[in-house]
Amino acid sequence: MSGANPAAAILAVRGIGKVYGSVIALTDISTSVSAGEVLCVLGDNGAGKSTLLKVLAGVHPHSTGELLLDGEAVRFDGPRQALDAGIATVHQDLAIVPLMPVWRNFFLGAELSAGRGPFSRLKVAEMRAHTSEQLARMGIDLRDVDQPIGTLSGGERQSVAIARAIYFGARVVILDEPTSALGVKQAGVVLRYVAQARDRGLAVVFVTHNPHHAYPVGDRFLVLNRGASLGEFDKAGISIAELTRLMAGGAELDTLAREIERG
Ligand SMILES: Nc1ncnc2c1ncn2[C@@H]1O[C@H](COP(=O)(O)OP(=O)(O)OP(=O)(O)O)[C@@H](O)[C@H]1O
Repeated sequence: MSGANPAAAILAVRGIGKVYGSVIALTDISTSVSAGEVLCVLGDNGAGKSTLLKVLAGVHPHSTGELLLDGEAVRFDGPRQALDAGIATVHQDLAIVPLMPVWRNFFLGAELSAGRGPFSRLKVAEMRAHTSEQLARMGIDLRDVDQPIGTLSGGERQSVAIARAIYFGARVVILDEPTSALGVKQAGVVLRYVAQARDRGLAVVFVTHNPHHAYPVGDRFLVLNRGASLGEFDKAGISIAELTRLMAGGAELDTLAREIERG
C-alpha cells in the first residue's frame, strides 16, 4: 500500500495516540516523511489532522506510541524545541503585520542588527537583499520587497511564509491547510511553492481536506477518519477518484444519494 521508508525518514510516528481528557483524538497512527518528499495528511472535519500536526510540531505531547526524529525517539517540550530541531509549521492564519513591508515580515522576530543596546541598528539593506534573494530562489517574483505584505495575495503570503521557514533552517515544513481559504488560481500558486520546497530537499507535511489540492503535489497520502488511519497510499497506488471517495466516506455518500434521490 505504501512505499514509505521509515529508515530514511527525518520525522516519523509509530503507533501514535492522543487523548484529550476523555476524547480520543488519535489512535495508532504510523507514518513518516523523508527529505524531498511530500506527505499529505487528509481527512474530513474532526478526523484528527490538527492533532497529528500538533504532535509533530511539539505543541501537544503524544499520549501513546513514539515520535522519531532522525530515527531517535523524542519528546518535545514545546514548539520552540521542535523549531530548533528544524520542524517549522506554516499556519493558515499567518502571523504577519499587514502594513509592514515584505522584508520586515520575513525577518519578524529574527531581525539582523549591528551593535548593542541603544547603539544597535537594524541592517535594513541586508534584510532587504536577503529577502529578495530567498524569494527569487523559490521562484517568487515580487515587484518590490518594500511593499506592505498585506498587499500580497493570500497565495503569495503563504509562499513567502514557506520561503521564510526554509531560510531559517527548516528541514521539515508542516503546512496547515495552506490552500483551504484560497481560490483555484491562488491555491495553484501555493502548490507550486510546495513543489519547490520538496525539490530543494525539504520534507513536507501537507495537511488538507482537499484531495484535489493534495493529489498533484503529494507523494504519499495518509487518510484519517475519526482519529484512525484509513490507510496510507503511494501516488501510484491510488487514483484521485479513489482518494476523494475514501475521504468522503464513499459508502455513506452513496447511501445519502439514494435517500435523497427523487422518487
Ligand atoms: N484541545 C482539545 N480538547 C478536547 N478535544 C479536542 C481538542 N482538540 C481536538 N479535539 C477533538 O479531537 C478530535 C480531532 O480533532 P482535530 O482538530 O485534530 O481534527 P481535524 O481533522 O483537524 O478537524 P478540522 O478539519 O475540523 O480542523 C475531535 O473530536 C476534536 O473535537
